[in-house]
Amino acid sequence: MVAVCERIAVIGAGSWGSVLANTLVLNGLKVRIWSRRQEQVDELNNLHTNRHYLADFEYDSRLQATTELKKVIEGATVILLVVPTKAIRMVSRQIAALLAPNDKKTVIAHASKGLELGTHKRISEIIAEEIPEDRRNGIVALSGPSHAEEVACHDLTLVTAASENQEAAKHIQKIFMNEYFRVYTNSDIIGVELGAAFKNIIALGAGALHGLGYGDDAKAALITRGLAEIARLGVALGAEPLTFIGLTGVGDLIVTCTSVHSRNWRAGDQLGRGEDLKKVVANMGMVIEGINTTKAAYELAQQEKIEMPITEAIYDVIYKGRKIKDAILELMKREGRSEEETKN
Ligand SMILES: NC(=O)C1=CN([C@@H]2O[C@H](COP(=O)(O)OP(=O)(O)OC[C@H]3O[C@@H](n4cnc5c(N)ncnc54)[C@H](O)[C@@H]3O)[C@@H](O)[C@H]2O)C=CC1
Ligand SMILES: O=C(CO)COP(=O)(O)O
Repeated sequence: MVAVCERIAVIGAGSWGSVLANTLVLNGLKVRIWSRRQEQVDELNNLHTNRHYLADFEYDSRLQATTELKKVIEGATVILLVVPTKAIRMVSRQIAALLAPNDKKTVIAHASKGLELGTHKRISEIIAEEIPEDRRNGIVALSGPSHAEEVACHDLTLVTAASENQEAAKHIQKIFMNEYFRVYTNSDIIGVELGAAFKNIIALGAGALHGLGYGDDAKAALITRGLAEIARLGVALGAEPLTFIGLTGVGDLIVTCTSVHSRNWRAGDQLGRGEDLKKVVANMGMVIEGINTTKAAYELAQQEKIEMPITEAIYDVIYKGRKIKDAILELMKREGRSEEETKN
């Protein structure tokens, strides 16, 4: 049983952070959520809405929002980071300054999906660098096929809490589990975080295929061959191969490549319809993690000498202005291969 007096800090009040926070409130926990914007805090506290991120949803009135980071993390047993990947380092650094040395009682968890540009680091690696080990009790990644829009209305969702520290992972499992939100644990945090980051690249491609009018065969092929190359790079980077056929691998790949809720899929769809990338990003008004992750994965693949033809094609489209149809044609005209040879 979750201790009812337990206090949780959620850092980031976008669509995912706010819905995860609301889920914890409904599970009986005391939750404070941090946003850097006062008008968003006022809206959450007074109207119990967050319209820019989730239209037509009313949050539980017990959810308390504030712009004061110190107030949010004070007395929290869990600090859950749900900001875009590019903000993780800065936010972690601010949190570290507020945590006491030699006080290892706070579990640091995150539910973000991406890799840091430049360093190519996973999110738990960034957190580990910024929050000294003596100020935390484990780092957990909460990940899996889960859209805020569906969790908000209590649709069935299954995710994974991954950590090298299984006690910390079990703690996150315990506070989140309810009749519509089921949480597994996993010790392969490398595989879980890499699957989460890389699936967004393939989702951009799946959206583009849709925007261009291609059908289900093309979508199935992209998901399958996408999974093969994600796993290839993931294993080279230290992940367990089986993790990629779990919730945070193929599970998240399926949902992100097939759901209209996915911002990555929607961005790809608009690109496929001929929209300009800058306009797509500006109009989304929410993070499209796959854009930065495509660059990070492309560079990692070069560094590790791993063949990732789909990622390379998407990189060429996003970063070199290549026409999507030309990139697809080149993929299709690649020399014939054995599926057995390319699955490794
Ligand atoms: N929306 C969803 O259904 C899911 C999202 N995720 C992941 O969760 C992470 C956050 O996603 P969303 O909540 O959807 O994003 P969002 O775009 O809806 O919200 C992001 C939030 O972070 C804040 N933010 C942006 N830049 C910041 C910065 N530099 N410093 C501090 N705060 C900043 C924004 O003001 C906003 O409150 C992403 O990595 C995403 O991939 C994971 C699973 C599901
Ligand atoms: O990670 C997600 C679903 O599991 C959310 O995907 P998007 O960021 O593309 O909306």
